[in-house]
Amino acid sequence: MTDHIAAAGSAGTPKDPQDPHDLHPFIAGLPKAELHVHHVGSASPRIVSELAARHPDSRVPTDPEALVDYFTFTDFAHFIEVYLSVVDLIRTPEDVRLLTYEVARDLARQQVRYAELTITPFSSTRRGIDARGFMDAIEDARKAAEAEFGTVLRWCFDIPGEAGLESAEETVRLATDDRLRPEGLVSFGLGGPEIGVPRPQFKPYFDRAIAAGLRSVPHAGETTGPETVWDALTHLGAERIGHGTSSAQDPKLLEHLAENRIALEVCPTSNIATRAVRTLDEHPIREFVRAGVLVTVNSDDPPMFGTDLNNEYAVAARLLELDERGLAALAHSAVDASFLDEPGKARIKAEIDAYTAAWLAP
Ligand SMILES: Nc1ncnc2c1ncn2[C@@H]1O[C@H](CCC(=O)c2cccc(C(=O)O)c2)[C@@H](O)[C@H]1O
Ligand SMILES: [Zn+2]
Repeated sequence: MTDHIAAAGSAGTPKDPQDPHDLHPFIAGLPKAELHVHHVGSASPRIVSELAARHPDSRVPTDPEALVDYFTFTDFAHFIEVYLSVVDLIRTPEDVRLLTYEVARDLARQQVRYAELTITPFSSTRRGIDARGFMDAIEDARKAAEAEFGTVLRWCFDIPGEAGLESAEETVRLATDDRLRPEGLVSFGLGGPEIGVPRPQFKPYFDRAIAAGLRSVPHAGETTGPETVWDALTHLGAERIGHGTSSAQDPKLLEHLAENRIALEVCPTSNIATRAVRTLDEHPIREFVRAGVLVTVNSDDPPMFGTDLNNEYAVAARLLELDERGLAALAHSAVDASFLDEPGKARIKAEIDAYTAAWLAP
């Protein structure tokens, strides 16, 4: 077993069903919102191996068992290299539609009622997928998923920063062109490596996206220091921060995040798998909560990191010593920090409360 799966498993292995403190069954049924999960990074081993078999020129293993080793990363750069080999498997609008629909099914199985899925359209259009076909594929899957599973999907289009300003231009074009912009698009992001990719250069692109009504949610402070988080706030108008892990090193920043209700999209197992943080016990999530920051828990690239959202809630319960009410509060935080409208937020929060009350009733 790999290190990161062992780490996730320590909080995620099924417990004795008689154990009254086993929170897994409660978490499994808890209605949830997922705010930080990547489209391609959510491809299940079954989908990845199916696509790899379709494209034998790829070096991605076709055997789901072999994927566990393939998805073991030496560092963040290695993770991105492997990630891009999976991106290479998605070649047609039908691949995009299938992936999106299956991701929604996996979310629905975990009682995820609402998810903001980070999509990198530039990676697909530069590989030759027609932009119109791409948008139709994600929208078809979104509508089918909502009708069949009741899970509401929304999109965050992100710039793959390391691919340069050309990728920023293309992403903002796809996000703001009235003929292409999909109905489900709510936000604009920035992902990939941070080292050597300063955030301020993306300001003009974020300005255009924000002017077109999109919300700003860049990754920052995942693999570099708190100054990157400041840059994301100052230059990119960030309303939430993807990861923000290194914010813990700067008390003034923590104070700023708390005061301004800028939520952190914390992805604990991801940070171990990419070796951004050494161990779960060293994860700064406790410092964030202690400082009053609005913390949401998310899965990032779940199959690649041997996790899922339910496991991330179990990890958070262990690190933050949460009981059922604490977990319900965590689920509320994700809804509060989401870009759902107020009636939508109220509906999911009422569902969380009803579920928790029924679970705890004598
Ligand atoms: N934990 C994460 N932290 C950050 N990002 C994460 C994480 N997980 C997944 N991503 C995704 O990785 C993509 C990276 C893609 C990228 O760098 C790149 C560079 C050069 C060319 C191309 C190309 O497509 O040709 C792509 C990001 O856009 C983001 O959506
Ligand atoms: Zn991410």
